Amino acid sequence: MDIAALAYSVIGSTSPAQWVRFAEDVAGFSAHQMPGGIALRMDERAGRLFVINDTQDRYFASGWEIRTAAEFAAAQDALRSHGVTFHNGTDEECALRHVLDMVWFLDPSGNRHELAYGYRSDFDRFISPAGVSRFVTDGLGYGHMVLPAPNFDQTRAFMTDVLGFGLADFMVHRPMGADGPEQRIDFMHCGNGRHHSLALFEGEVPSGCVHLMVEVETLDEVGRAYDRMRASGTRLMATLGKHTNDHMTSFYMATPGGFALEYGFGGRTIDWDRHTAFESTSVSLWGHDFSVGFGADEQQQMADAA
Ligand SMILES: Cc1ccc(O)c(O)c1CC[C@@H]1C(=O)CC[C@]2(C)C(=O)CC[C@@H]12
Ligand SMILES: [Fe+2]
Repeated sequence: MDIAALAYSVIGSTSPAQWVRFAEDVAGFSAHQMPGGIALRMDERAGRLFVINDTQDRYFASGWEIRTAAEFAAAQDALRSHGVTFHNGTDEECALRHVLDMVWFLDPSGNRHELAYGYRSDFDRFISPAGVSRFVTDGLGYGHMVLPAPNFDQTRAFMTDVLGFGLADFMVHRPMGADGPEQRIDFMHCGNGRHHSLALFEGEVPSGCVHLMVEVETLDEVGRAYDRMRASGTRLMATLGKHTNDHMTSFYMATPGGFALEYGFGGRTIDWDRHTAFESTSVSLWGHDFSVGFGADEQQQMADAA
């Protein structure tokens, strides 16, 4: 299956106004009321995050970009041949996402994935209400997300064998120390140079997502977002640091969705024909103290769930 990029995510919210405030005042996304929900823009596309009314605050779906009608048809054939039950997006769902067509299904851990073909945009220039110069989206998708995968082995097989993702590298995380339980994390790429568009985390996550990541152009833009986080009273979830695997320099903050937003710059892009998968035994070259946000309670919960 030819998945080009992470096109969008859909977020369920009990209070969409909180997302508008977070988007405009902190993250720097522009917010647009649409029939059926709110579109948050990061670039010329009509939306990269779509917030819908829901009975709980949670991550709802990941929208994967299919480039052509022929590849969209082939993708559905692949789902059928693997015996995956899938559904057609309704006209309302397609309208909110500004896509021409969409099908959706669940992975073996219950995460909802959408395959979207074609996008509709008026190419209005993106103007960040917080003055962000640019989000790095061109040709790479909008960023990445980390999804819960309690059924880890089945879910990683589904992502690679059915959806065609490749493994960039992986970690065996031990939240309680060297003798504690293990949680595997797989970092997976699709058809672009972004190091990972999706990571699978071996454990349950009540909100349906560990974090989303968006990328800006410069360290200054990361620092300015950090200042806006502080000014708005938004909670820091992990300190500034630089990851070993994707070289992203980033910090993590809480969102109204019950998951974190990683805000970074400087991620490397990879030529997959020249990449060798590896196991990483450290999270970061420096920084990224997750204990400030993913504190002892959360770590214990995650360990219990694993
Ligand atoms: C390790 C890593 C590499 C690249 C990334 O973009 C990235 O987000 C991570 C961290 C993944 C992961 C997390 O998001 C939640 C808290 C976790 C489980 C940790 O406590 C260590 C790894 C962290
Ligand atoms: Fe990340």
